Amino acid sequence: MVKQTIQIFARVKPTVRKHPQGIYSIDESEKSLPSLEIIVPHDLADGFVNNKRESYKFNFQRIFDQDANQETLFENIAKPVAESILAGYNGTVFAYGQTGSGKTFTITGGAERYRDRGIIPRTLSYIFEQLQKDSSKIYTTHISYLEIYNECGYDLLDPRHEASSLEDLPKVTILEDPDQNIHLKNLSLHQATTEEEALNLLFLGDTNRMIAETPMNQASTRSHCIFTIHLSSKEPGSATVRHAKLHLVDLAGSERVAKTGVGGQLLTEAKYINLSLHYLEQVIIALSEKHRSHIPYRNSMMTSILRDSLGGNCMTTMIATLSLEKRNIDESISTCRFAQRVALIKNEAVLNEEIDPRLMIIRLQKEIQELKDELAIVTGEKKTEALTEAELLQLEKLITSFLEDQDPESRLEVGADMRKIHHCFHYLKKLLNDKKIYGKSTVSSEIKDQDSQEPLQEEEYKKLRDILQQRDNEINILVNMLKKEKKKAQDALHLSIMDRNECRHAQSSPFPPGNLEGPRPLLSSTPTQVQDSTTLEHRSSLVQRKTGMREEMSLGRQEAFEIFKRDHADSVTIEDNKQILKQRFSEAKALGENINEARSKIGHLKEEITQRHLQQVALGISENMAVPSGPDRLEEKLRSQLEEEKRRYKTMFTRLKALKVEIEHLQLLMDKAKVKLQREFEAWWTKEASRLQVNPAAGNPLGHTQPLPQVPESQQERPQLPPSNRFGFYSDVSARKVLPSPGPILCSPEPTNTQASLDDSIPEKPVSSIPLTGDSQTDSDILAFIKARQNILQKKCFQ
Ligand SMILES: Nc1ncnc2c1ncn2[C@@H]1O[C@H](COP(=O)(O)OP(=O)(O)OP(=O)(O)O)[C@@H](O)[C@H]1O
Repeated sequence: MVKQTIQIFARVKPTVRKHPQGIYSIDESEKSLPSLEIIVPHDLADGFVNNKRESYKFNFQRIFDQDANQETLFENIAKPVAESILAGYNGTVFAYGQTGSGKTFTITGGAERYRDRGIIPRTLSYIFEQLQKDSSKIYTTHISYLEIYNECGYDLLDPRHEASSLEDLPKVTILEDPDQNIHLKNLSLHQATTEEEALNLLFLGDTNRMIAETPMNQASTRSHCIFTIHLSSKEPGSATVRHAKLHLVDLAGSERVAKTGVGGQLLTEAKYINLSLHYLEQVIIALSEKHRSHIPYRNSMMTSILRDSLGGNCMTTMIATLSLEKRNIDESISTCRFAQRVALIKNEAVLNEEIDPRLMIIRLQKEIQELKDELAIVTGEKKTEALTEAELLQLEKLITSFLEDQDPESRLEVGADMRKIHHCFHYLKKLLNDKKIYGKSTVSSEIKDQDSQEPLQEEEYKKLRDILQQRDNEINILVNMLKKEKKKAQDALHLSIMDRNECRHAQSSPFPPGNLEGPRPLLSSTPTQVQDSTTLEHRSSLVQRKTGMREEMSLGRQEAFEIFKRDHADSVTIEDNKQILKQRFSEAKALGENINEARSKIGHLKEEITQRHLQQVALGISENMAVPSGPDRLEEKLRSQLEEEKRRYKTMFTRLKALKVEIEHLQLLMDKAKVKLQREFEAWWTKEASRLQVNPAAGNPLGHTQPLPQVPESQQERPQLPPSNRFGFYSDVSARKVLPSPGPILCSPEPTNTQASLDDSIPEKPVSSIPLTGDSQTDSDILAFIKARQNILQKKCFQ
C-alpha cells in the first residue's frame, strides 16, 4: 500500500506581456516547497475600506512558469503517475483552473503543433513504449472517454453515431454495486493494442466533442472530460490479474459568476457557474477536514466517478492552471486556495489484484478431482474399470517427461488413483528391463567396432584429403553463386520498394513495420501494415463523415468554401503543418532508404563472416591442422563492422519510429482542423442563408445565380474581417478590400470635433476613398456598415 497526499502543481499560462509587472513571483529556494506569491495590484486593492491583504502565498510541489514546455510538464507530472499505473496502481491527473487558463492545452495539447501535444498523447506514447519493452507480462489496454455536461454523462467514443449535438451521444449513467463500487453503464471500452490505435480513439473523442459542441454548451468550458486508460497485466500461467486505471481529467472552467462587481468585494466567495465543481469543492473540503465521517461523493456524477481519486485508492495529481493577468487575479487566488485544500487529502493506493475466474475454476476442478481420488483410497472404494487408451498414453507421457527432467526435486504427479499408480510401476519396470537388454547389446557392439578398427593406410588418407579439397572447392563455387543470386534478388526488391515507397508517399505513411530486434524486410505485408491501412481508412472515413457534406456541395458552395478556407485564421497553421508533414515524409523516405542499405550491409557482413569461418575450418581440415585458437584478425574486423552497422540501423530505426508517431499526430491535427473548418463554414453558411431569407434584398449569395467574384491575383490579400463579414465574398471584392480594418483604432484622448470629423469620413455619396460597387443595395449596405462602426468607435472614445 502506498500512502500519499494528493500532489499539487501549478502552471502559469504565458501572457501577452511576458511576466506582467509585479503580479506574481515564484520562490524556489531549496529550504521548503516552491511558493507562488500573487500580488494584488494597488489599483485593484484600492477603494476597499477593509484592510485588504496585498499578497497571497501558496506552496506547490512544483511551479511551472510561463516558459515551461509540454515535455517538462509530462516528465515531472504525468510520467510518475504513468509509472504507478504500470506497477498496478490507479492514477489520476486532473487540471483545475478558470476558463482559458490552459487546462485543455495541458491535458490534451494544442491543436496546432506536434510539440504542443499534451499529457494524454505523451502518456499513451510512454505506456505503449514500456509495454513493448516488458515481455515478462501479458498486458491489455482499453480506452474510454467520457464527457459530463450538466450532470449527464456522454460516451465520446461511440463510433457508430453521427453526433451533431451532445444529446445524440449515448448517455452514460452511474450504477453502484452493494460494495459501493461505481459502474458506468453505456460507457464503451475500446481495446487499443498500439499507440496509434489509442491516439485514434483520442482523436475520435475530441472530434465528437467538438462536433457536439453548441454555443450554449462550449464543450471545453462548461463540461468535464475524463479520458481513461485501463491497463490489465498478468504473468503467463498465473491466475492473478492486476487492473489499474489512469484518469486524465480536463475539468470545466472554474470561474465564479460574480467576480468583483460594482462596489462588491474583491476576492469574495460567490456562486459557482458549475454545480458539479461546487460539489467537487465540497468533497475536497470534507476530505481536508479531520473527523468528517460523511463525504458527499454521491452529490454529483463527477465526484462519484472520481471517488477513488479523492481520498481513496489512487495516486492523484492536480495541476492548477493559472492565467496570471491583472483581471484574473481573484480567479487565480481562488484556484490556488482550492489547490491548498486538495493538498491535504490523503490517498491510500493498493495493488488491484484479482484472480482470473476462468483459471480459478480449472484449478478448483482439478483440486476436487484429486480430493475425490484421495477419498476413494482412504475409504477403500476402489475404481475397477480399466484405464482408457488415452489415459494410458497420457500417463506414459508424464513418466517420460519425469524421467527426462534433470531437476532432482521433480515429482511424478498422477493423483490418488491406485490404477494409475500401478500402471506407473509397470511401465517403469518395463523400461528398466528394456534398458538392461539394450545396454548389453550396445556394449557388445561397441567392443566389436573397436576390434575392427585398424590404423588408416597412408594411401587412403591421401584419397580422403583429395575428396575433401574437392568438396571445399564445390562449396566455394556454390557460395559464390548463391551470393550473386541473392544480390540480384535484393536489387530487384530494392527497386520495387522504391516504387512502392513512392506510391505510399503519395497516399499515406512511408514507414516500415518491424522492431528494433533485428532487420526485417521493410515493406513486407505484415499485420501491422494491414492494420495501419485500416486505421488510415477509418480515419479518413471519419473525417469524411464529419466533413461529409462536401461531396454534395453545389459548385457555388464549394467555391465559397474554398474562399472561406483561404481566409480562415487556421489556414496558416494548416499550411504550416502541411509543409512540416512534407518535410517529415521526405526525411522518413530518406531514412527508409538508408535503413534498407544498412540492412543489406548487415546481411553482407554476416555472410562474409560465415564465409571466413568456413574457410578457416576448411583450411584446418585440409592442412590437417587444428582450428587456430587465437582470434582471427579479419573476422574480428568484420564483426566490429557488423556491430557498428547494427548500431547505425538501430539509431535510424528509432528515429523512423519517432517520425512515424510525429507524422501520425500531425495528420490527426490536420484532420481535426479540417473538421473544425468545415463545421465553421456550415454554421456560417446556415447563418447567412437565414439572414438572407429574412432580408432577401441584401443579395442572393445562396441562389448561385451570380457566380462568386474572381479575385485577381494581385488583390488576393486576406483582410482579417470579423466572422460575420470576414467572408463577405458575395459582395464586390474591391469594396471588401478597402473596408476599414476592424482592428482596434486608437481613440484620441480628447475627442474634440470628433463628430464633425466622423461625419466628414462618412460620405453620403460614393467618393473615391470608398470604391463602391455601383449596385445601390450593396453600396448602401457598405455605407451603413461604416457608419455603424464609426458610431461604435465614437461611443468608445467618449467612455
Ligand atoms: N502553456 C501554454 N502555452 C501556449 N499556449 C497556451 C498555454 N496554455 C494555454 N494556451 C492557449 O490558451 C488558449 C486557452 O487554453 P485552453 O483551451 O487550454 O484553456 P482551458 O483552461 O482549457 O479553457 P476552458 O475552460 O474553456 O476549456 C488556447 O488557445 C491555448 O492554446
